[in-house]
Amino acid sequence: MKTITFIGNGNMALSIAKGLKNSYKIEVVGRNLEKLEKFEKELGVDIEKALMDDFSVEDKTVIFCVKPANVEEVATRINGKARVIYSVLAGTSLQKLRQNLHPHALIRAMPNLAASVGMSMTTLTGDEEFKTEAQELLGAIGTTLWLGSEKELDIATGLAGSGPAYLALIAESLADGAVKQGMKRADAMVVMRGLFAGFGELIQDIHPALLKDGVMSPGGTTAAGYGALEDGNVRAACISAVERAYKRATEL
Ligand SMILES: NC(=O)C1=CN([C@@H]2O[C@H](COP(=O)(O)OP(=O)(O)OC[C@H]3O[C@@H](n4cnc5c(N)ncnc54)[C@H](O)[C@@H]3O)[C@@H](O)[C@H]2O)C=CC1
Ligand SMILES: O=C(O)[C@@H]1CCC=N1
Repeated sequence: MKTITFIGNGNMALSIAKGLKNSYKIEVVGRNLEKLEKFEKELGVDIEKALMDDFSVEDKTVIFCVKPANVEEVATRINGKARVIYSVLAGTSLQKLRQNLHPHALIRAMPNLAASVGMSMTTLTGDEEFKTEAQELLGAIGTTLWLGSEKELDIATGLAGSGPAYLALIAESLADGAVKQGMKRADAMVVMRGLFAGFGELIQDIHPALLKDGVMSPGGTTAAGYGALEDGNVRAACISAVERAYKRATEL
C-alpha cells in the first residue's frame, strides 16, 4: 500500500483521509500528539503519527491541509523535497507554495465540505504531469475538474469551496420561513432536507432556468414566492457572493 502524508490534522485533512483510508496507508503530521490520536480515532484506522518539527517530506506524496496563514511557519519546521504536494489551501498561489516548500511537483486542489461524505466538488490545477494522479487521488472524495489556471481555481473556490455555506444560509432561512408560518421546527427541517436531497438530483440533469419553469404555474404559489426572492435581490447577492469570495482568495 502506498503512503499519503497529510500535513495538518483539521477538518479537511480528516475528510480527505476518510476517502483515501481504504486504498492508502495514511500518515498525519501535526503539532500535537493528542490531536493526532483524536484524528486516528475519528478516522477509524491505524495511521502513522508524526510531529511537525524536523519532519522530512523527502520523496513523499503530501496533502497539505493547514491554513493559508501557516505556510511560512510550517515551511520552517519541515524539511526535504516532496515528490508532489497537493495543497488545499484557499487562495495560496503555486508560486508562494513553491517558494516556501520546494517540492518536485505541485498541485492546487479546492475540495469542499462534502468531502466528508465522499461528494466533494474538487477543482484542480498545477503541474500537468500529475493531472491523472491528482484526478485519481482527489476522485476518492467525489467529483474532480481540472482547470487551466489558478484564476479559475480561485473563482471555483468562491463557487463550490465556499458554496456549502451559501446553501446552508438558504436552507436555514427557508426552514425559518416555514416556522414563521406556523410549522413545527422539526417538521420544517425534515421537509427542507428532503427538498435539498431531491433538488441535488434534479440539478444534475436539468438547466436551472428550465427547472424553475417546470415548477412555476401561472399565477401560482411558486410565482408568488419567487417574486419575494427577486424583491430581495437574491440573484444579485449570489453573483456578489462569488465575486467577493474570489477577490478574497486573491488576497490570502
Ligand atoms: N473547511 C472547508 O470547507 C475547506 C477548507 N479548505 C482549506 O483547507 C485548509 C484547512 O482548513 P480546515 O481543515 O477547515 O481547518 P482546520 O482549522 O480544521 O485545520 C487547520 C489545521 O492546520 C494546522 N495548523 C493550524 N495552525 C498551525 C500552525 N501555526 N502551524 C502549523 N499547522 C497549523 C492544524 O493541524 C489544524 O488542524 C485551509 O487552508 C482551507 O483554505 C479548502 C476547501 C474547503
Ligand atoms: O472559507 C475559506 O477560506 C475556506 C476555503 C473554501 C471553504 N472554506
